[in-house]
Amino acid sequence: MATEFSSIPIIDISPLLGKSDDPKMAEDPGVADVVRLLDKACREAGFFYVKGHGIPDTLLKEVKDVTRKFFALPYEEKIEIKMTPATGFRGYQRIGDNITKGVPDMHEAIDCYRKVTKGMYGTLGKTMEGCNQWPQNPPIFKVLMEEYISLCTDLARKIMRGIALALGGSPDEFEGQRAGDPFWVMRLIGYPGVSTANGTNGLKHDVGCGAHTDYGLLTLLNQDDDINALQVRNLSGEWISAPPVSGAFVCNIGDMLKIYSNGLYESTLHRVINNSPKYRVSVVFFYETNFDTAVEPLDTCKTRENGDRKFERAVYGEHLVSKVLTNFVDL
Ligand SMILES: N=C(N)NCCCC[C@H](N)C(=O)O
Ligand SMILES: O=C(O)CCC(=O)C(=O)O
Ligand SMILES: [Fe+2]
Repeated sequence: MATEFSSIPIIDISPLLGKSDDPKMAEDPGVADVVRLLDKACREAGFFYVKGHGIPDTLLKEVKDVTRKFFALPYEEKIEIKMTPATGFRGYQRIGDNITKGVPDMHEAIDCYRKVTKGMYGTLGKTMEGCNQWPQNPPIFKVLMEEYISLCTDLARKIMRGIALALGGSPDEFEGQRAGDPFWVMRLIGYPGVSTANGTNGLKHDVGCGAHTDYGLLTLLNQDDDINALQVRNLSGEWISAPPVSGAFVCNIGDMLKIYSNGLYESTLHRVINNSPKYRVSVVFFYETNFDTAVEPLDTCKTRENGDRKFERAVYGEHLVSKVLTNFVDL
C-alpha cells in the first residue's frame, strides 16, 4: 500500500549483487540490510532508486544518446520502422499515438519486446508475435540495445531475488514457472520540451505520459539527467517528484508484483510532465513474468493477511495484450 511518502529512497544494492547467486544469501548481513530497505521502499512508495547496480555509467548514457539521435531524425526516416499490429506492436510511434486514459500522450517512442515466434504462446501470444524493428541509424543501435537488455535482465533478476526475500519467500520465488523465462519490454521514449510540444500535430497539452501503473514485476528506468519530469502519486493524491539521480535507476513495482505480494506492495501511479524547454529521453526496461504465467498471491503474503487473498489470478500475457490493444490510436 502506498503511504504519504514525500520522497523516494535511494538504495545501494551492491551487497545484494555480490551474493545474489549464493544459496545462503539470506544469511548475509549485507544482503539482509538491502532486503530491509527494499521491503520498506516497496511498502511505502512502490518506487526506489538503485545505485551500486554495476551497469556502467557510460552505457546508461550511450543508450540515451542514441535514442536522442534517433528522435532527432526526419520523420520520414523514423516512420520506416513504424509500429503496427502486423509488426507485433514493435517499432516507432509518433507523438500522440499512445493514449493513456483516453488522452494522447505527448511522447514518441520505439517499443521493443522479447521475441515471440509464431504459435509460441498459442492464441494468447498472437498479438505480440514479431521481431523488434531496430533503426539503421546510428548503426550501433541494435548491438548496443541488446547488450543493455541483457544487463538489465540480469540486474532485474537479482533485485527480484532480494524482493523475494523481502516478501518472506525463498530467493528463487520468481524463477522457474513464475519468471524463470521472463518476458521483457523496452520503451525508448522522447518527450518534446515545452516550446516544441505543439509542433507535430497540433496537440496542445503538457502531459508526456498520463497517470498509469506498469504491468509486470519491476521497471528499471534510465532517465535523462537534469530534467525533472517524472512524478509519483502518494496516498493522499499528491504528486511527488522523482528527479534524476545521475547513474542511478528509478525502480518501480508493476501490477504482477502487486498481485504476488497480495497488495503489500502496490504498483504506484506515475506520470511524466516535461515542463523544461529541453527534449527529454528515457530508456525504460520492464522485467516481467513468463508470458503465460498465471499470477496469484504468494502463500507467504496471504498469511500476512490472515489467509485472505485480495486479488484474483491474472495471466500476465492477457494483461499485456489488453493494454497493447487499447494503448494506441488507429495505427
Ligand atoms: N509497458 C508499459 N508499462 N508501458 C507503460 C506505458 C504507459 C502508458 C499507456 N498508455 C498506459 O495507459 O498504460
Ligand atoms: O519516462 C519516464 O520517466 C517514465 C515512463 C513510464 O512511466 C513508462 O513508460 O511506463
Ligand atoms: Fe510507467
